[in-house]
Amino acid sequence: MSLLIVDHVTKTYTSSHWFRAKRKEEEAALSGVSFVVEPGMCMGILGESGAGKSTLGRIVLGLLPPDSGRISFNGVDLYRATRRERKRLRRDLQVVFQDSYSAVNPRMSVLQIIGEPLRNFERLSAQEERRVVAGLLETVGLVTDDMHKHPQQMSGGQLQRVNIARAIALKPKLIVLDEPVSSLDMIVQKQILYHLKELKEKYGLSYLFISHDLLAVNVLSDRVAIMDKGKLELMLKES
Ligand SMILES: Nc1ncnc2c1ncn2[C@@H]1O[C@H](COP(=O)(O)OP(=O)(O)OP(=O)(O)O)[C@@H](O)[C@H]1O
Repeated sequence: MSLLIVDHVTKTYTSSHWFRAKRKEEEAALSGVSFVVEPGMCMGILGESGAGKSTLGRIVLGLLPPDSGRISFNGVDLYRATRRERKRLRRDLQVVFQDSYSAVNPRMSVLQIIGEPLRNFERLSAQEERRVVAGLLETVGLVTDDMHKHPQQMSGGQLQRVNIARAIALKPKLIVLDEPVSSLDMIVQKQILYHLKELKEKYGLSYLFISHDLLAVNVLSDRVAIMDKGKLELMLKES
């Protein structure tokens, strides 16, 4: 069974601004987008600014209802899920955004940031939580002592690793990576991409990797699709 099925999804933003409202037709951010992601696979979505990539990411995360079409995740219709199914979806579906700093609460320590999903979903003692967080830090290439730091004491690359540790804490099935390395310098980009690749192989993770960078997409993705003006076209990937 496919893990994620995106089936003829459309989305048009309706603007409240008077002169935009006067325009005869609003441009569709997504028009009839369909694709599937199999378990353990990385699907790369490549496109220029404004192509509709982030809109697609938000819809797949359950944050923005589409106008039409269907998104099925692990057999559950994302926008018709029951309360119980939604709780499960919040575990299985995680995200890493481009801006590592705005994705975290600056007043929280790294231990609190990575421990947050564990506290929400698992009943661990304080000691167990520290042990799990220490393991996650090691998994993403940081050290145990980093758990006492705050975001402003870390580089963008280190903090993005913290965001990745938080995203994998609950062993999700799919992570939406929305331009996860775009704000980092080339060397750090490369390190994080290879790390994500390792994690994918180690834990059988699936990714939806949204980016405007062909090289980055190529490192991680098993399948690549190009998004242009809200339309998606599958591209054959050379190995
Ligand atoms: N909240 C919104 N209200 C109105 N229009 C929006 C909104 N968000 C996005 N759009 C429009 O929808 C289209 C797709 O935007 P989207 O952010 O999905 O593209 P993108 O490919 O992610 O671009 P970028 O790489 O610059 O983030 C664009 O024309 C954009 O202006």
